[in-house]
Amino acid sequence: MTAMLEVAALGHTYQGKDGAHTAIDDLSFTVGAGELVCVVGPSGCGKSTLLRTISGLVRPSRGAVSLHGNAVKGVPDDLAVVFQDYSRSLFPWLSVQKNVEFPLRSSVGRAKRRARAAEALEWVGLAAAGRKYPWQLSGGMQQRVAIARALAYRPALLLMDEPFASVDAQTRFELEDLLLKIRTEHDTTVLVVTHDIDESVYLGDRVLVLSTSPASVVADLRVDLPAPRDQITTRESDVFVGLRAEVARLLNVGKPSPARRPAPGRRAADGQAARWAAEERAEVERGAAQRLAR
Ligand SMILES: Nc1ncnc2c1ncn2[C@@H]1O[C@H](COP(=O)(O)OP(=O)(O)OP(=O)(O)O)[C@@H](O)[C@H]1O
Repeated sequence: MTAMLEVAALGHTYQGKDGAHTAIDDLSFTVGAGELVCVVGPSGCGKSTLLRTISGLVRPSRGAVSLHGNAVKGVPDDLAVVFQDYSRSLFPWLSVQKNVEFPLRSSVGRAKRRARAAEALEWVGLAAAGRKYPWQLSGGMQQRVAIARALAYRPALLLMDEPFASVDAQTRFELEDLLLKIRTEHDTTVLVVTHDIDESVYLGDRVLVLSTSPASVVADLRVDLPAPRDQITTRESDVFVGLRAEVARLLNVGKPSPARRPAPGRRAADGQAARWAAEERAEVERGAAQRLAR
């Protein structure tokens, strides 16, 4: 699979009044074209910093990000972001249709812009809501508008930062299924940051588990769940339950004990596997040194 996104040995250190703070360190992974990859990690570990560097908003201190082979040096033209807080990302004084058209205003002519926005609203089930204003819609509908706006842009990569965290559980399930449907129908490449372990397994082709700050990749788990996924049967399946437990364990302890290592078929990130091996060797050597000293 061609790498759409490549994050290589990425590191970022914020310089503040109280000194330097390294938010991410030696973080590497790739996302293939058409893949949906979820990122989970402990609170404050550096997930937003990662998204900011990928979207070109923050220039990383170390390492590199490239989007279909081109180094990201500013905000790439073919990237769209959906944030958690739809109420702040939509303009209340613009109609739903105009909100969706907004990012296209300088790059796409008027007629085409209208057509693309109408089409994107149809994809998210809001074909009839174009003339309404965001404040006339429910939270879930507003987030659908935010997704339509991102899709109308036809991004090569869609970044989503906790996209469904502000809606109720029922709506969350509906939006998760909407995202799966969109990515299947339009072959979209998606990177989703989420705090919800179940959601990461339900949505992802892969789940990247990050360590505590500074964030690096602890494990890169492949999700071998059949499509189409279903909110009841998929979540009941043994594979789902096993993966959910694996992600939870990885998040709780930061690194898995040997017994908790990813099962065959799932792999830890390359750098992390090397680090575990080095740690194990050091432990063995320490034990041997202690025995000799006795
Ligand atoms: N502009 C900044 N200046 C200095 N430190 C920052 C800045 N932005 C983030 N940090 C620090 O970097 C670390 C990672 O922050 P970040 O927001 O990337 O984490 P996160 O995983 O997205 O957090 P959460 O899970 O709470 O959303 C935190 O310790 C945070 O305080």
